Amino acid sequence: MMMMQRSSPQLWRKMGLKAFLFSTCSSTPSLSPPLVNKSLPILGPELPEVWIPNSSSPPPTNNRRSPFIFNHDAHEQTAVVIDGKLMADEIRSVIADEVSRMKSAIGKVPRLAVILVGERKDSQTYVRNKIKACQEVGIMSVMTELPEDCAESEVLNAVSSFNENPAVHGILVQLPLPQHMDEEKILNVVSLEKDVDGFHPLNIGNLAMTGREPLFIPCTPKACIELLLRSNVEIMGKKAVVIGRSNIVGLPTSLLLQRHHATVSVVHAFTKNPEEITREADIVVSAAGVANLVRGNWLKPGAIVIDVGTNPVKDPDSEYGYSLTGDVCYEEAVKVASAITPVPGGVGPMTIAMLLSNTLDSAKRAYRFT
Ligand SMILES: Nc1nc(=O)c2c([nH]1)NC[C@@H]1CN(c3ccc(C(=O)N[C@@H](CCC(=O)O)C(=O)O)cc3)C=[N+]21
Repeated sequence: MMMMQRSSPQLWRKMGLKAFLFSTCSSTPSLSPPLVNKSLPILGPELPEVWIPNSSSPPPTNNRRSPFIFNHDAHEQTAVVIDGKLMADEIRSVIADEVSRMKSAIGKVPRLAVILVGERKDSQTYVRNKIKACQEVGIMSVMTELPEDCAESEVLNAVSSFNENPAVHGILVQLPLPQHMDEEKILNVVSLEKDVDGFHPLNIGNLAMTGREPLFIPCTPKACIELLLRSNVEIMGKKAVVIGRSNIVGLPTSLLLQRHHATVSVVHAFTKNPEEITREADIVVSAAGVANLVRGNWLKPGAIVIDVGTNPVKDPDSEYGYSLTGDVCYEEAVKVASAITPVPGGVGPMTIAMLLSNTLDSAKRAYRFT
């Protein structure tokens, strides 16, 4: 270990090469039959991402997130609570100033177009929150609502008309789309210059490649990094584990952490020992979409925890019969981690701030306003 730490990059590379030679020479697995069959694509089989938590004890039943409700064991808490709402408010106030500076200088304001298909209650709430957030900073918004059973071509037409409208700087197609629609086809049509969600394959590709700059970085991954940076967490050289590999969160978050020079492992539904791998991490970003998946014993003492999950769980005490819970078992994690984002009030509000920021950047780029 000591040798490794002191060695020069050249020596390190040589050692790497040696290790590679050993690994190829010491074991000679027989590769039969050869993998030439087209039905076994080299990209791997597509399998449903189903998480099976294998924890021995059930998580605490009280899912309340607020640290204030846990006064009785507050002395056991080691973690600083990262206040995403407060940090997002600070960013939103800077955005509001920028929007008004733009308005008085060139008489233009940014505009976000939102396309909502279907009547999902959660999607309606998210979209309403995004539009309200736009209003509060002076960003204009326009929304197209389409019924669940509309044709895919209607969604494509809505995207195209926003693509062609020069007064629109950002286009957001709320996900998930109804089952019968081809999400890939629809997202591919969103103009690269207006892709404020950062879901276009070219934006993701440029994010993945060293030395290239995507026009937009997806909002939730950007929010995770912003929360780390504003909490003065050093990312460079740290071990980070991302739990989940979705196109919209897990994958781009792992890419972005690598661009910040973290050593990144991705844990997913087929990982054999997720808790062991996660326990190695200095920084844990969980985006699995499974309530209370990450238990206290998954964490290294002092780890930084960013909880992306917003999972609805039954809660008879709450107004709508359910409340939002993260992927991380908060009550356990606050006793182990050194910092943690709450749900709600962590990544969610910051995600919306990043959407506003991307929309402002897009408008500035369109008008060459600096
Ligand atoms: N094209 C697209 N872009 C998205 O960015 C996108 C999407 N589709 N589909 C759904 C997910 C989910 N998402 C959230 C954003 C903010 C909160 C948020 O602000 N949550 C609040 C709580 C909100 C509440 O209490 O209802 C919080 O965590 O404090 C949550 C979730 C964006 N998504």
